[in-house]
Amino acid sequence: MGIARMDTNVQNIHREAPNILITGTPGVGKSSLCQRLSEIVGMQWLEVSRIAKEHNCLEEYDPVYQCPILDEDKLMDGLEETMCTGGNIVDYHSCEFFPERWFDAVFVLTTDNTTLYDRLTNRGYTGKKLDDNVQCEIFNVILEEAKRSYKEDIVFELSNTVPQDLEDNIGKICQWLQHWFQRRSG
Ligand SMILES: Nc1ncnc2c1ncn2[C@@H]1O[C@H](COP(=O)(O)OP(=O)(O)OP(=O)(O)O)[C@@H](O)[C@H]1O
Repeated sequence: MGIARMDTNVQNIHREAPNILITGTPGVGKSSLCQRLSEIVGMQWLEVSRIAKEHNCLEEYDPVYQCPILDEDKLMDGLEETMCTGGNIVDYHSCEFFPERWFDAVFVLTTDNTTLYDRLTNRGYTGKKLDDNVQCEIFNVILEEAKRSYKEDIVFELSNTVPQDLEDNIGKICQWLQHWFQRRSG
């Protein structure tokens, strides 16, 4: 993705700073990127899985997918004010249930399938959980979900397989942020 194609949507100029969503299959590198990015640009990193756990936004455990089910309405209500203010980097492995108006850009991280398999195996994933996540990546499930849920011109795919990709992707997002602030100030 070239920066020339990274159109900057500045519809939500009432915000002091944009909100961006970093999404993708588990293991593609969202947390690694968000942590570095938030340190560099000073925006708030909202790790949705951790916030949901800390604020009791989890319902019963799904035995098939071996993960808790999110109470989406409770989570959305709790985040609404923060999101209206802006300046947030939201990190989650799904994207369709967030209000569309929350985000100025949606970055979907993608990874080479073999690399993802190795990363998830190293994490201890096995069986159905491992297979489902790798298939999710093979079939571009999150990228398609993002394109269905948000205007296509705010959805950007960022390939994230090797360490240099992480640096490059942070650079691309920083450029996008710079454009947003430039266009907001007119
Ligand atoms: N660009 C990269 N090059 C090499 N390794 C990477 C890169 N990005 C992340 N990793 C490694 O991949 C693994 C998974 O990364 P990370 O935990 O950030 O993924 P995640 O998408 O946040 O996963 P989850 O959704 O489960 O929280 C980590 O071991 C991390 O160090």
